[in-house]
Amino acid sequence: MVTEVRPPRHDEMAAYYRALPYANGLPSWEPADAAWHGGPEPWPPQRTPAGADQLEKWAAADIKDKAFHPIATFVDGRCVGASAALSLEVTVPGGGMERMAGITATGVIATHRRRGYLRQMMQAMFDAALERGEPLAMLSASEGSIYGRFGFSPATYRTRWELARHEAALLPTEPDAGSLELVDAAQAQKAWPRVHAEVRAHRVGELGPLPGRWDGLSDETDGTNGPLRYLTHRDQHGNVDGIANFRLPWSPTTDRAGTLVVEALESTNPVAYRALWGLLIDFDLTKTVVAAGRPRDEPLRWMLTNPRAMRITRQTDNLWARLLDVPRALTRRSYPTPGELRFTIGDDRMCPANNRTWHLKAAGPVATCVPTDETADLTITLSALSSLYFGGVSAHHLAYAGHIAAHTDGAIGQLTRMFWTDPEPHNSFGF
Ligand SMILES: CC(=O)SCCNC(=O)CCNC(=O)[C@H](O)C(C)(C)COP(=O)(O)OP(=O)(O)OC[C@H]1O[C@@H](n2cnc3c(N)ncnc32)[C@H](O)[C@@H]1OP(=O)(O)O
Repeated sequence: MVTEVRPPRHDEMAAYYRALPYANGLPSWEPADAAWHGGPEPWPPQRTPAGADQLEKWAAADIKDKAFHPIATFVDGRCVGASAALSLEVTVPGGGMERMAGITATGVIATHRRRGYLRQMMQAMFDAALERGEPLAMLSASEGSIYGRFGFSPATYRTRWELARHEAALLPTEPDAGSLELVDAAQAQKAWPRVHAEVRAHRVGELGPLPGRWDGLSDETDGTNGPLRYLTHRDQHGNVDGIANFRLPWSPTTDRAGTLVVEALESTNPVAYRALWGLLIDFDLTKTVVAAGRPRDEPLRWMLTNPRAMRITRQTDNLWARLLDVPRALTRRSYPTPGELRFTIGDDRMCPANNRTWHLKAAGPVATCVPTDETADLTITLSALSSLYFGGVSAHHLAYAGHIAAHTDGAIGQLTRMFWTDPEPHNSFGF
């Protein structure tokens, strides 16, 4: 038996896609009520095996895409496993955009699982990402038990919440000098990239959009979900500074009737944010608003007369992070509190250059991270450091759970002060 783990050739791309559950029409990894799918429409959208035309179309698009790095497993010439890294950018603490490998589209055919093929593909993707100069990798995990062993750990979270209209009163505030407008898909396609570019510059964890990110927005009805509607906010100078996509799904039964589903909402300032939500949470002929894929620290809660009215109905991890090149990644972010720490990593089997004691020193926007022979303040697992990197998890909790061992007094407190991020890291869409 000959096993090869390598990028597929152009003429092997159709076979590559066939290794993926979604291309096979097999039950995919997204549960029907996945947090970011606000509506009742079943998932996945691909319910029958992709035909030759579809496979050809995917292959043609992906081959042209220089940011797409597929990897495959072949056994005796047959493609049995597939994955890909996308060269993306993510906003890191301090507002810089760092290059990262977004691992996606991973599958091993059902008859060939648990033979180590994913592990080999992952190693190949890590090595290639390091060669491209991408110091971290991120992914969204189909199952929570798979990716920790490769060093990934949750970095961003998302919630789904509901708000009953009769409880949705906003606290009074100054009148809005801007305006709201319902726009069509073509206008929404123009507005989204502008709004998102500003949002992502200030929100840790946000991603640069994939090419064609908003091309699919349409005014057409989408099954039982009803068409997407688009609401924009303009400031007093007429510039679009916020946008929301929402649906009013039609329901054959009364259980979901009158539910307005907010699928996305981004704004560059609190006035636009408040105005968009103000209209959506008090929409005539609705009883409830459901919003999915929202940050854990949604500021709307603090704008309500009754903050308890917003009920979180689901909370899941979103992107998982994995530092590939620890010193480079740590010097590419900045630290809210100046200081220094010496820490030891000893458990990175896939990127062994990370295993040593490092001296991190942060002063203002500049940080250095160099090897040291001095005694470490703490020992930390690679996955715990990867979670901490974006600043959305507690160093105390990681230490409590045994992922960090302090060797000097105050080391965990120093880690907390140096790594925290406010607001929490969040990403509004995946890849
Ligand atoms: C980022 C994304 O794309 S998420 C989408 C992931 N894809 C899916 O969930 C589709 C359905 N599942 C699959 O195709 C496969 O089971 C995969 C891709 C998840 C795993 O592929 P495999 O080749 O079976 O994994 P591999 O044999 O390399 O396993 C590596 C390790 O992960 C473990 N593992 C693999 N899958 C799972 C799982 N579903 N649950 C728990 N552990 C798992 C293995 O036991 C092994 O552990 P070990 O290193 O301690 O021995």
